[in-house]
Amino acid sequence: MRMLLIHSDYLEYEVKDKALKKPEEISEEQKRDRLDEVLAAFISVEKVDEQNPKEVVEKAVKEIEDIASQVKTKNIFVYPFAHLSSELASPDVALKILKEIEEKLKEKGYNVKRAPFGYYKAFKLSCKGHPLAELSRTIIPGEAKKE
Ligand SMILES: Nc1ncnc2c1ncn2[C@@H]1O[C@H](CO)[C@@H](NC(=O)[C@@H](N)CO)[C@H]1O
Repeated sequence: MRMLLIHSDYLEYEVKDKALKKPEEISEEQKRDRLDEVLAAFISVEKVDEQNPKEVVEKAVKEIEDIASQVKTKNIFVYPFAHLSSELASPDVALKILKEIEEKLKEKGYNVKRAPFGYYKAFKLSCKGHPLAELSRTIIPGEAKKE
């Protein structure tokens, strides 16, 4: 899994077209959304993550929590982003993992939004620009076999 984490004044998106034949079903209100004072987590779920989704979810949540506490925000935007890797997991596995990251963070008391999966989206982001505002993380399941 590859994550790009941007601490932002806000992130807002608007769904445009379908980017998959069968994107996630969304309600009218999910077609656009916004979160202020947010840690935006742009996430590419990778093929290797399919070997141990549970462990990847746990590691991703831990990394996000760690950075959120450093930048002092409880607002997290989980943003599906297929542009951080050339070895992407299947959409089904990716969506499942992203939903689990969202759920785990909510269980831990974070205010979490997740951008819709399988769409092209316009988005605006205002990076805060401090030394910890732009971070990336690579997460590999422990016993993953390097191909
Ligand atoms: N392995 C994966 N990890 C994360 N997201 C993934 C994915 N496979 C599919 N998606 C989602 O489907 C859209 C088309 O690839 C993706 N859309 C995007 O990445 C938008 N920024 C538009 O390009 C994304 O919603």
